[in-house]
Amino acid sequence: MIVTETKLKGCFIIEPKVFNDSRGYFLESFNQNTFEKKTGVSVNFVQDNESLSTKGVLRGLHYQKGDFAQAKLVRAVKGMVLDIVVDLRTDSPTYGEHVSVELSEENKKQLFVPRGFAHGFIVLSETALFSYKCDNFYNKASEGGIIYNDKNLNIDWKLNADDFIISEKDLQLPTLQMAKL
Ligand SMILES: Cc1cn([C@H]2C[C@H](O)[C@@H](COP(=O)(O)OP(=O)(O)O[C@H]3O[C@H](C)C(=O)[C@H](O)[C@H]3O)O2)c(=O)[nH]c1=O
Repeated sequence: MIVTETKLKGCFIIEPKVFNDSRGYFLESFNQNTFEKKTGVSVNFVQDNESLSTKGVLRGLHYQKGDFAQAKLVRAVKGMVLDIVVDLRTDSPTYGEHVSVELSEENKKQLFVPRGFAHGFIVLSETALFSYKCDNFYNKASEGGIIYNDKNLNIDWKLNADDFIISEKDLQLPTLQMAKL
């Protein structure tokens, strides 16, 4: 497993060891011991999520507030997404900054998103099966979000905006400046 910390402290790109053979491949998609040893982060995931999306679907930028904040370990099992995380930690030197990482079935990269971040992705392949672990349960009342095209975030979503597929809910999200964190 190769672990690389991004410019956002506590946010790691993880490349699992892949065992290829004539049958296909095997990898450990999560191992608590290895994860904690390599990242120095102790985490207890309690909920796994999965979503299937077509090209241009943009989900996010989402977070849960307060006691229901979630750390996530995200990956694209099939297809390719551009994954975006935004640092919402108001005491962080990188507050308001983001990293974007291509996650795909080819590169098998994962991204560990600590609590205190907004998360979203856009699908770059025809379809993408997205799977992720959360260290806190879903709590609808604690949901928050930031509009994908917040000018102050200046996120390059790569595709032509005419091709974006975004839920009505996400189109109503506030800018970071207006969001209640
Ligand atoms: C997140 C979630 C949703 N739901 C229900 C609520 C809705 O009836 C339905 C679809 O939810 P939503 O449109 O919020 O799904 P996404 O847009 O994929 O939301 C996710 O998108 C970005 C990428 C994230 O990082 C978050 O985990 C999550 O907010 O699933 C649940 O029952 N449990 C859950 O944990």
